Amino acid sequence: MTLLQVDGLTKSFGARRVLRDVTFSLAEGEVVGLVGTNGAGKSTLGDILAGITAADSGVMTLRRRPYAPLSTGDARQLGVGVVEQLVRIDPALTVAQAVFRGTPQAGRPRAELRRQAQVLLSEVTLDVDPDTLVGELPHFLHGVVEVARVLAEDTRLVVLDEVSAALLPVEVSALHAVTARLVRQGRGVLYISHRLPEMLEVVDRVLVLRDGRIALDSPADTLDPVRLAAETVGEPVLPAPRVAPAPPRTREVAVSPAGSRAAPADEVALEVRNLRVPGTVQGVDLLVHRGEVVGLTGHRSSGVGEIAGALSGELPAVTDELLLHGQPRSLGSPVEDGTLRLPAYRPDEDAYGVDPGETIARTLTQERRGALPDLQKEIATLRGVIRTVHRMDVKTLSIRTVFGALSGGDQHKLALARWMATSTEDVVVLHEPTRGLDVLAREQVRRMLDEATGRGTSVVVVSVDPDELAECCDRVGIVSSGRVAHWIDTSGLPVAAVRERIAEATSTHSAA
Ligand SMILES: Nc1ncnc2c1ncn2[C@@H]1O[C@H](COP(=O)(O)OP(=O)(O)OP(=O)(O)O)[C@@H](O)[C@H]1O
Repeated sequence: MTLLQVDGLTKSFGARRVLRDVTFSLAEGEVVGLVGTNGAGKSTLGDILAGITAADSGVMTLRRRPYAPLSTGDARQLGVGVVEQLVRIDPALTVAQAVFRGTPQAGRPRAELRRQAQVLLSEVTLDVDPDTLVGELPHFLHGVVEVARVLAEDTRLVVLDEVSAALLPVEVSALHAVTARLVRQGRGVLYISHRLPEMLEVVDRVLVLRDGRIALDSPADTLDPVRLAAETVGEPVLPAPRVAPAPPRTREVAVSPAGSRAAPADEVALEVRNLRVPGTVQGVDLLVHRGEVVGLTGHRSSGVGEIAGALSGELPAVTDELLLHGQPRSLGSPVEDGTLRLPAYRPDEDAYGVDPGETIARTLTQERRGALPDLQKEIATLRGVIRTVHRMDVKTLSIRTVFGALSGGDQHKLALARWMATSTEDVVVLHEPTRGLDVLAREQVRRMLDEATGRGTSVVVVSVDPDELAECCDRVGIVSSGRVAHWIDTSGLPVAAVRERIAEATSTHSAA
């Protein structure tokens, strides 16, 4: 039976028409995937369903009754629960309070909430004490808390907006198990994601949102990730030209682009011997060549985050030897001459270091504010901003749009471009540089990486996403029990093969 019917939905923000004539249906017990480029309007559609924003025109029905929610509370009462892309939970709430907020149980005694929350948290495989303050959880876990919340709610339709973007494959599997449970309860699920291979594993049907309309509505089993990526952008997805292409070698869309990047130099940029972080990391050796992109991945407790934290000087650590361009360096604090602190980029909106109320133009030029002595320089700077916005294909009508009004992916693209442009070090750490980006944006980021590595920059990529590691890295280290347990050379391998090797190595080493 039809659960949700959407007819002729339109929505504009000022002169920017985002949704033009969106029409689709979703049945009870059905999981429907929603894909589209960054800024295509997926979250806007999710927000309309959630009662966060109203459509300009169009009609929605939920279980054949008119559906036009005025707020998230209203939407929940009428039967729609949403996990938003940029989750913001009051950090002062405990996890149990966060799970039950907005539900009739919210006022129940703390011990009872704790018990009930424990059950839901174990269903979403979130191993935290329900009395933990939300503010103490790493940001990527807030989405998982929200998934527990929608399980607690008595809703008929659940919208999951980019919930999997920051999750490890094993956590994505848990999310898919929760999705299956929602379906068994007869609920419908709208599943928004850019991680196409994983999405195709869980959805029954896929909607492609393009140019404000549903451009494709197709059963999932007739699609594969490459075709779906092409449908998303409305054109064949071709690899970008490389900065320094390798000797003739045909490359298909799904072949690891790192395989055709010019081989890293023999020169070693960073050498780490026997890195130890008390209690988590023991005996890590790391060799990063000039112009090389080295990936690191592993389970949350593997020590991968701590290795990155130690290299960025965020955690106390020791090594037997640490050489940057052959020069001895040390780790730890206090920061003295010779202390290594690799700059690190994280795609969490709180960590962009960007004021969301500032315009795009200001955001991209902020460092140089006050240093524009003449009009010609100002014009050149603004031209540079416009070039970046075009090059990164940011969906906006003006560089005076405020940064916070951009789609989540567009914010991330610009924040990364700004970070790379202003980074002065030639060995850097990037956490999930393509998180939440569409297929073309991922290519743009890879091109940015190519340009940086072409100039001799070396990059350590820390990621949960096997596709991202396959697409960006020359080598991928699987971290387990505080060590790099296995290295995978990605060169020339198709993305799918690298993904499989990462999955295989991760499960072998986590079982060991
Ligand atoms: N409050 C707002 N004010 C102005 N423009 C907005 C606002 N919210 C969204 N937009 C614009 O609407 C467009 C669609 O944004 P939306 O967040 O829905 O895209 P999306 O498909 O979810 O993208 P992503 O994959 O990057 O998350 C973007 O161009 C964005 O700038």
